[in-house]
Amino acid sequence: MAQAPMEEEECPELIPIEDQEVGGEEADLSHSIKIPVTIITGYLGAGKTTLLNYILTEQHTKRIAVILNEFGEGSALEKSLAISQGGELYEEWLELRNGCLCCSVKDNGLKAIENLMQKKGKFDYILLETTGLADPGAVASMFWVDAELGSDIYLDGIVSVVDAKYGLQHLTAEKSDGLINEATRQVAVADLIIINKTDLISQEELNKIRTAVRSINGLVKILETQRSRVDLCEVLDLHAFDSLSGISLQKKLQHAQTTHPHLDKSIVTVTFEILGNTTEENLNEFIQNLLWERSVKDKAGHPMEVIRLKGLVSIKDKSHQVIVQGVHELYDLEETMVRWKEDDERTNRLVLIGRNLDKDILKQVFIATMTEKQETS
Ligand SMILES: Nc1nc2c(ncn2[C@@H]2O[C@H](COP(=O)(O)OP(=O)(O)OP(=O)(O)O)[C@@H](O)[C@H]2O)c(=O)[nH]1
Ligand SMILES: [Zn+2]
Repeated sequence: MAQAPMEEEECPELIPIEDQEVGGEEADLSHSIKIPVTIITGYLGAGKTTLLNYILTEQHTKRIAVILNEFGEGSALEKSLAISQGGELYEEWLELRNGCLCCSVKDNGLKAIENLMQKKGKFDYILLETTGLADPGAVASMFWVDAELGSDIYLDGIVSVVDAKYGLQHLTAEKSDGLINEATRQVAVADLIIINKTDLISQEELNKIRTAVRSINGLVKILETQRSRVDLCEVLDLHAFDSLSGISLQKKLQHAQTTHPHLDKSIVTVTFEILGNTTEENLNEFIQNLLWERSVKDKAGHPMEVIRLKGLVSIKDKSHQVIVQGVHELYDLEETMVRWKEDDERTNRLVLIGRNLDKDILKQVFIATMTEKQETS
């Protein structure tokens, strides 16, 4: 159901899904048989592999497949795929056409995973580590779109590991092209942040890195760890991208705060609420202007750049709340199980994470699009 703009340059296989319908039983039904994939991202050396190894050796009842990102020695064209079940661990190798996870998981890795599932029986969960310099949004989009194309896999969430000691340095690094640096993107797009290696820093330093992370992503849950030791249930089954997250998202959005620029590159979270109903058509227009056309600009005339978008909106004639999800240029609308109680409480609550975001302008534009075609119809 995720929608992609027509002209996608880097991943040409991304196909816009036409005729998308909001919600429906079909989606819920297919969930029971699909396998969740969690993307583990984080800057070089932050503790991603440590996290995966920890998860693999932890006691659990799930049969977890892990795709590690170990380019170290040997060929970059092979990837280790470890599967663990009840402490037993075996390894497979994925052949990658060009060593690039973004391009090859799509047409190769994903198939390899599915072949493997046929061979060894299904596993219950997939964890995928991206390279430290990856833009997890690109990898996420791929799984997201693919899930709609009949895959057995769905995107559960994006977990970013932040290096407690060097995280600030990574977040403030300037890119020569003026683009948002990878570490910041990884934090912006995350559904869960793990600040790892807390043993290496003081309480004061921990406060600083926490504040920096929070200033970028005002919505994300933050855990603090040593050796990436986390409670498994905090990492797995986040349902960050599906309608099941509707209920928890409602609470989250209420607490989400508009943040203020903290680091130089000033990626912030903006949250706003507009009362009333919108239509699917108007909502699509608002989002597409923002994500695809980039025609929504801040006061200085810079186009707003949205990395992550989440929201719960009220669509006219729909009895239930509709969840909006966006990663980069992809977005998706899905009806949740949460019913609007009374018409007078109908509201649209949106959270955007990105650059050059201006809350007042966003509100104005939303209201303008919202009322545009409703009045004449
Ligand atoms: N002191 C300390 N070291 C840690 C901690 N967690 C991981 N390390 C060490 O940090 C190094 C990097 O950890 P990895 O798990 O390989 O990090 P990664 O994110 O997978 O690294 P890349 O795949 O190279 O990007 C290893 O030597 C780990 O043993 C921690 O909490 N404290
Ligand atoms: Zn690693």
